[in-house]
Amino acid sequence: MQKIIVEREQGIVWATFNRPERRNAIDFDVMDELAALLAEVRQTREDKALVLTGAGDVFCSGGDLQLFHGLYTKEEAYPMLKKMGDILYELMTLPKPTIALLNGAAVGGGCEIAIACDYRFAASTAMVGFVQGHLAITTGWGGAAMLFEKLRHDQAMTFLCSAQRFGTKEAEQLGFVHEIFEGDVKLSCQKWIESMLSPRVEVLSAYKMAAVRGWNAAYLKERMDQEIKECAALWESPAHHAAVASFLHCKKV
Ligand SMILES: CC[C@H](C(=O)O)C(=O)SCCNC(=O)CCNC(=O)[C@H](O)C(C)(C)COP(=O)(O)OP(=O)(O)OC[C@H]1O[C@@H](n2cnc3c(N)ncnc32)[C@H](O)[C@@H]1OP(=O)(O)O
Repeated sequence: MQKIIVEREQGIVWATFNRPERRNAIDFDVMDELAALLAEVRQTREDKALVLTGAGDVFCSGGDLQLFHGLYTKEEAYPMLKKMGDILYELMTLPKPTIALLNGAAVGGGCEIAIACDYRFAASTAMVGFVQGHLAITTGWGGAAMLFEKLRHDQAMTFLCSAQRFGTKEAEQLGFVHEIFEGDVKLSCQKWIESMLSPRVEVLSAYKMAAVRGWNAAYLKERMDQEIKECAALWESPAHHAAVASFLHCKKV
């Protein structure tokens, strides 16, 4: 069963995280499907832009805590964190425009997926939270390095160090959300794409590569890798495991 639904319409690739029962949490299958999709879009000339969104009323709740809760040491956690961190680097540097269409909450690693995209459009009911700090870890997929590349320093620090959940208006004021849509967010996104991404794919790709060259010159990949190692070290702390257990326990009672 596909955990990411992929549809193509007039050169736009619509990819929907499809695990609503787990609030679109990311497991290894989703990682593999996302990696394969990025490779396909990169090499398919007809694919002009990529939109990521979620099934149900959540964009993505980050890593699958019910699955990754079983990873205890930094040696056990690091391969998972690195796998997704490498995938998000591929998303960040995809030579085509990318949009995170936040149909609902983007939490933890869900925010890291969103910041890897060029644009973030949100339903008015959505919410954004780099909540990793409340789990006694830092972003584990390179999200902080990407956030510091795209937001003003104080805005990025507010998201990361507060670990708070922000409504779309606040997230817009903090520079994370670019458009807020009411009603049918897919239709609003389609209209935006028609008006704002009209040039040929070769032109759009050339402009995106201008940004990618800047990120490479700033050693973005190396910074993401260091961030992932630091998260893995924090991962094995008792405080982290207690925080995750608390989340999972409160869901069972
Ligand atoms: C791996 C590291 C990674 C990183 O930072 O690099 C991370 O992302 S760490 C994970 C950070 N994510 C979270 O802490 C988010 C936890 N989830 C929530 O805050 C809420 O579920 C929310 C706001 C996304 C949606 O709230 P809502 O009330 O609509 O749903 P429920 O909380 O009742 O959850 C329903 C159902 O889904 C399961 N669920 C939700 N999130 C996750 C998750 N991240 N992993 C696994 N399962 C998740 C939840 O347990 C419920 O399951 P059920 O069996 O129905 O009790």
